[in-house]
Amino acid sequence: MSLLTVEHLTQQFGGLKAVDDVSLHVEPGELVALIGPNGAGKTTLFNMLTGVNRPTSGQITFTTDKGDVAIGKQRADQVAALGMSRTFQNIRLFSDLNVLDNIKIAMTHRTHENFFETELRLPSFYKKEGNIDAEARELLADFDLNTYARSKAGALPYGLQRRVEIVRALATKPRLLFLDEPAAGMNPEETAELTALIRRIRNDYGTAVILIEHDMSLVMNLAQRIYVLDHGSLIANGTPAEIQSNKAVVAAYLGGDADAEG
Ligand SMILES: Nc1ncnc2c1ncn2[C@@H]1O[C@H](COP(=O)(O)OP(=O)(O)OP(=O)(O)O)[C@@H](O)[C@H]1O
Repeated sequence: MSLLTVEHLTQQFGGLKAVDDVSLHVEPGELVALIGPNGAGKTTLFNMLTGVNRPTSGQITFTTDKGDVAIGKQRADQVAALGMSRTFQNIRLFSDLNVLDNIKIAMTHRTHENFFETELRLPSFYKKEGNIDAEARELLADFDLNTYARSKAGALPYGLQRRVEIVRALATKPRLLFLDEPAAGMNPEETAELTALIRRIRNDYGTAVILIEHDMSLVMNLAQRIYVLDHGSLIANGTPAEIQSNKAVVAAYLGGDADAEG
């Protein structure tokens, strides 16, 4: 049973089919990359899968503990509560808060704080607060971020901010993590650290990851399977070795005739 099943998904903006009849699947614990030239429809596809945009047509099915759920009519926060978590192309940390509080906010969301407990400061509030604090510190330590717990998120170097953002996405205990261009703007050293981080998320936490990325060495190093989008349509799906030797993919990237069969 796939973790995520996407069938015939289409997003139309006026006369433009930004995503055109896309079908794909992600297995539990799998590391999948979504690649394609600029404007291919990658972010638009992510936006539909994570509840940011409503699809024009097609089905998205996500397998949760409580069975299969059709994605498409929920708000983004409801999709997150089902077990999907996401980072964006532009870092969206609370830049004025410290790193620890950024992680704790994500965890608080997960535990569905009870209004009365919180407002009346009932004993159960302090117990939960203590648990969240300990759990957040543990997560930071696990990813070598504990020395930055009290640092203002917005003041950290770019690579570290990305790291915090990814760890924060993990704080909601997702079954599937969406990363939108995690290596954008990183130097080679930061990219190497990022590669190790993503691999650890998959290996140690068993979280499935689907990532959009333009850095081909990162993609070829990390992904078990790759989907290639071009002009809204999927033109290939395969292992890194298969994708590298696929003529349609090469043609799409070089801007030539993409009809060649791979
Ligand atoms: N809200 C929108 N309204 C109209 N057109 C849109 C909208 N969002 C995206 N598009 C168009 O849809 C197409 C796909 O864009 P999208 O951002 O999904 O591509 P992408 O593959 O993520 O590109 P990049 O790699 O540059 O981030 C583009 O032609 C874009 O201009």
